[in-house]
Amino acid sequence: MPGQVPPPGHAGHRDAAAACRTDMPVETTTAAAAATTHNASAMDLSSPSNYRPPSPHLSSNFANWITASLAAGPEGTCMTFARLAADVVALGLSPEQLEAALAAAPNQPPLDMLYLRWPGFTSGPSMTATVTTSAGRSPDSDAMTPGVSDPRPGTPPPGHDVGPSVEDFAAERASSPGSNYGAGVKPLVLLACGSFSPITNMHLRIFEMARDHIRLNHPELAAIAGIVSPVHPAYAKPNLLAPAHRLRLCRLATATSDWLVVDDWEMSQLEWTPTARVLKHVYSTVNLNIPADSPVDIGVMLLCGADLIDSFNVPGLWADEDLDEIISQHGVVVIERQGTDLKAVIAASPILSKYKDRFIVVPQLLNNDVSSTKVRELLSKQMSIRYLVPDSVAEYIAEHNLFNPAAAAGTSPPSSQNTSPAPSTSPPPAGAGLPADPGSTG
Ligand SMILES: Nc1ncnc2c1ncn2[C@@H]1O[C@H](COP(=O)(O)OP(=O)(O)OP(=O)(O)O)[C@@H](O)[C@H]1O
Ligand SMILES: NC(=O)c1ccc[n+]([C@@H]2O[C@H](COP(=O)(O)O)[C@@H](O)[C@H]2O)c1
Repeated sequence: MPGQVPPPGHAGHRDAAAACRTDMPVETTTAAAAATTHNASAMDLSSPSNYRPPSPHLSSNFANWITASLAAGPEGTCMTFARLAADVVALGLSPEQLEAALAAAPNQPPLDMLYLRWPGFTSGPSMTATVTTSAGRSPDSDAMTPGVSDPRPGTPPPGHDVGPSVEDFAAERASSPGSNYGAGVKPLVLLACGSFSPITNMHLRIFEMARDHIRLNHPELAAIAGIVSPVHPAYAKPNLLAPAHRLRLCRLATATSDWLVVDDWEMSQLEWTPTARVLKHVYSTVNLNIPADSPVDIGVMLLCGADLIDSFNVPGLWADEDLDEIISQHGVVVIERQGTDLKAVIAASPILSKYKDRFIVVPQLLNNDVSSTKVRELLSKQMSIRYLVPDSVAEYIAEHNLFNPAAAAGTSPPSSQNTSPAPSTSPPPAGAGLPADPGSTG
């Protein structure tokens, strides 16, 4: 819902959205005019994508805009590249123009941001805009429109890659001969939205638990794919790792799965996106490439832990119309979680009880309350997190010295932690699970 204020995260949250909205210079030349100057016609911007129109800040003053955004720090930088990718696509900027603009920026943009793939700017299945490097490490650089090269030589972040496209992934799974659904069975994608700071084995487990539960109890449904959607940095939960790291960790964690995929659309938007909107986006994305003769659409259900359902009852945190849409149109698969009496939570809410049949409740057969918080706690005490997260995740965290208070205090690289304070302008939540944080300044 455009303009909706990002909800704060849990205790101690702040409105980093304010930090992302830098006061960038406004242009007199409109983006539309600039688009006619450049080769914008090469792109089909009318296709059903989640493409955002180019910012009004861009054209001849492009360099100033980048300069202002970079000066805003890591969050501003993130926004810079989200907008940058959009503008590159929309205006058909030449690599030379982009290089000139970047060269004029006082700070060198962090390389990891250049490697992020921004599917939000995809303007069709074959129109994936990818900001990549001249080293060509991006597997889908062939699909890049237009060609954008990294102006600076350098070593890409270790092991960086981009994930499979969500639309292709879902379509492939929906049409593969091994799909375990037939007539009368609705294929389903499970979408987990969350911080994933960092992703843990339990985040992966909730997908497996949900799929088993559906297979054993809901023959009318077939979970064909699971999507991990890490939240935008403007969500501003404390200890929210920089987006490039969270994304990379999610990709590493899901790399060994044949049915899980990471969607960076939510993270790559210009601002925080309400979950109902993310569901809508994923629904249209996964149904984009399904075979024309497919008898049914692919459903998308929200997958979450019981604590998230608890937060549905926090006044002001979720818009009623969003809850209505999430529950009645999509449905929710909830994993029971220690500390939340799910039945009581549903009974206490008129809207939740109205649609109680739209919840699939998955019991935890063995209690496992591993959470990102607990992983961060162990890391802060320099204790092992092995077997709580995939080995690849533990290795990446160690390699980049993440969640290390000593590093955060001064020695970490500029983009490795979300540390910049921002004033809180969002309404403080009240109620169970989400302690109020009135007047927080971060
Ligand atoms: N142990 C768990 N049992 C059930 N659901 C879980 C568990 N851990 C995470 N989830 C669910 O995974 C989703 C994404 O998790 P998210 O990263 O937002 O939460 P988290 O791990 O609880 O993080 P934090 O500890 O930082 O609050 C949420 O719906 C959350 O409820
Ligand atoms: N109004 C909304 O759509 C709304 C409110 C609160 C949280 N959320 C989402 O729920 C998830 C919650 O994550 P955490 O459990 O880490 O706080 C995030 O993806 C966040 O965007 C959405």
